[in-house]
Amino acid sequence: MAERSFKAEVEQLKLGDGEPFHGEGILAVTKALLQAGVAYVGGYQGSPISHLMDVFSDASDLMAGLGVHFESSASEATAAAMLAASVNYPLRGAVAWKSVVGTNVASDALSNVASGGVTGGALIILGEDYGEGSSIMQERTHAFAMKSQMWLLDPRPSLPLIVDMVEKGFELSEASNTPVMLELRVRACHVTGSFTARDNRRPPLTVAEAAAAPTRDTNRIVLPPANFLHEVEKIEKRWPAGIDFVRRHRLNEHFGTERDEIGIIVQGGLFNSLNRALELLDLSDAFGNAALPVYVLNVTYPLIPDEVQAFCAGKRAVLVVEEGQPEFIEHELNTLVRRADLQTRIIGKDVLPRAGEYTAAVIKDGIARFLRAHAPDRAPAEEPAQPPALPPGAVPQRPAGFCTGCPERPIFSAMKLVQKEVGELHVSADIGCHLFSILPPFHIGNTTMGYGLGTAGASAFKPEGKRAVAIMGDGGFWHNGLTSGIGNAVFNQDDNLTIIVDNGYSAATGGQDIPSSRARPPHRQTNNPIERAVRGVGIGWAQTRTRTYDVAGMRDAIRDALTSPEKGPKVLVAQSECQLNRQRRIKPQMAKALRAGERVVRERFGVDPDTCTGDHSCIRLSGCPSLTIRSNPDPLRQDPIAHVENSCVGCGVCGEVSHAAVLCPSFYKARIIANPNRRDRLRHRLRGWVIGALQQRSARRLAARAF
Ligand SMILES: O=C(O)C(=O)Cc1c[nH]c2ccccc12
Repeated sequence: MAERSFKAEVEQLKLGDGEPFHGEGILAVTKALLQAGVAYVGGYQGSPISHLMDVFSDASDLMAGLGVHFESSASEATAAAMLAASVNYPLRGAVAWKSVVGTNVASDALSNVASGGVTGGALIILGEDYGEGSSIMQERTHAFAMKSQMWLLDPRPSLPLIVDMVEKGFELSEASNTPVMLELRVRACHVTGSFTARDNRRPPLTVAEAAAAPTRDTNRIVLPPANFLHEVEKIEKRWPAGIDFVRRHRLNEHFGTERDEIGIIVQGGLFNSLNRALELLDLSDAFGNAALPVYVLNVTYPLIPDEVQAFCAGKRAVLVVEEGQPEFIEHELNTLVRRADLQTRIIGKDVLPRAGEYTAAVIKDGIARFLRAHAPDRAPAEEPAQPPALPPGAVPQRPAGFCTGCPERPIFSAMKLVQKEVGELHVSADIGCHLFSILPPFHIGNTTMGYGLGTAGASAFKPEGKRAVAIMGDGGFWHNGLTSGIGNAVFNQDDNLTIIVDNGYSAATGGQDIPSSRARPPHRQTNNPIERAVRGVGIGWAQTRTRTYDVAGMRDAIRDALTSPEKGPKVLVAQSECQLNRQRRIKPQMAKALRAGERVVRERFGVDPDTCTGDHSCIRLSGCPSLTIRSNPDPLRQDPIAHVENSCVGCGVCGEVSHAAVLCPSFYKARIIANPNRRDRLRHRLRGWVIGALQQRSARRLAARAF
């Protein structure tokens, strides 16, 4: 079950010639693929491309009807390898993933497909996860485009242009026998707009038809001597063909005035932010009518020497707005103006930050600096630095952490308890929500080396008299961890413990199904138990615990694994459903039951204010966002007490932790019953009566002792 359903939106993908399409960037991309006669689609989810995968998935019946093959790939490497279908056959194919991490994973297949080249258009749609909202290392996909010679499109975030670039991307790929990457920043994925639809096109040749009549050309396979010839072909044929296509079809755009002594060159994807910055400087309007020439690189690799020369000629200085580092485009522009013997100064990172996201505010400052140095008469007046809206100290510090009711939290609470007994553990962390264990309140996890690589990251660690622990998510396990982690540990006779966090989904990427998911989606084979898979590659000590919320049980299982005399790698599968997905799943069911007048029971936890001493060890051992503090009702005590606020989903970990750690008796569980039946009402009345009587007695005793 994915984070968002696009079942309603995908209806628009059926629109025909001339009809207006309104919606988000990711839907526009999908519509463009269908209009372009794509024959196969694949990919692996990850922000900001997760929702594109969800759109594909929700549109899979429509795709099947058009003869388009779709699959959710096991990893980005799998998705990239699918492009093999475009090597020998005139089949258009598109795959999607999150860059730069996904591109790293895919790079083996990408190098191969880029070397041999393609016959059918091969489009790789990349979610560029760069900037303040990102959770990954800040690297640029541009480097991959350069090293493997694949073209890189970075379209201006406007729906008609994005749709056109998808179609042109296929044509460019076919004209130059080169895979084409289409980079979408998060804003482009979700920008809304309209465009005029065209009819969907059935692929002229389907993957099934192509596979029924196989052909092969050994010159397209990376094997000597063909691989050396690919290098020649890349330089002599594909490069000039690519440049020629981009130039003839005017994929790059010009905005603003025609002639000037200064100008701006910008990555297409940053155009909207640039234009907003210009607007704030009174140098443009909302429609991009800039007061100076702007050259928009919808194709950021390769650059087109003639176009660059024509734009720079007669200009004293040109500002290049290029996000990230190294500044590949700036380097290349300098080379191009030098080769053309132009005296134009290329100004980039000297006035813009070397790294970090280029928001409109950042670009605005950069333009102001550029103008002050190179066109002072047009520069804005110096503004005094604005103090921050709030002093930093006024903003409460709150590290990212597990969701309310997350089933992963008790695993780490249990690990903390085990550490009290066996000492500090070396913990190799993995990509996924469980990575939050590194932050307060858990402080568990020493390194993270990549998706599904938790166990591999621990393989060199053989602590004396102890065992190292690796964490692996179920998503990472199926992505590659089964072989790179578990298989490797068996083969190398490791003695470590891997805790596999099996929450039923690829939770961190938005709740997509994976091979061990418990859901039964119509087009996938799920319910493949992780324990069976690890036993299949030779694990002897494997256990599955089916309720992570049982903190004492988790603690005992982890302790057993760490102290068992048995040699060899150990695997503990810690199972409980991702709470976000669980809530998404059960909330509509509960709402439906409530509407039908049925009895619905909800569990909530609370803290008895009279018992709580205010030591907050519950908060320190769990960190649940629903646990907060409130002032102590006891006039003789100063410390604020713990309090469970309304987001509580009743997972019970706070209470479990308190008991397992022998902390605190102040937690209570409440059952909130909607549409109670007669027994519920009777019980309620009886309880009210007993409690009322006891309270009255206690009130009387207090009154008797009152001053
Ligand atoms: O969705 C995210 O934020 C991720 O980082 C997940 C992800 C998807 N593919 C990957 C490949 C390597 C590392 C992380 C991911």
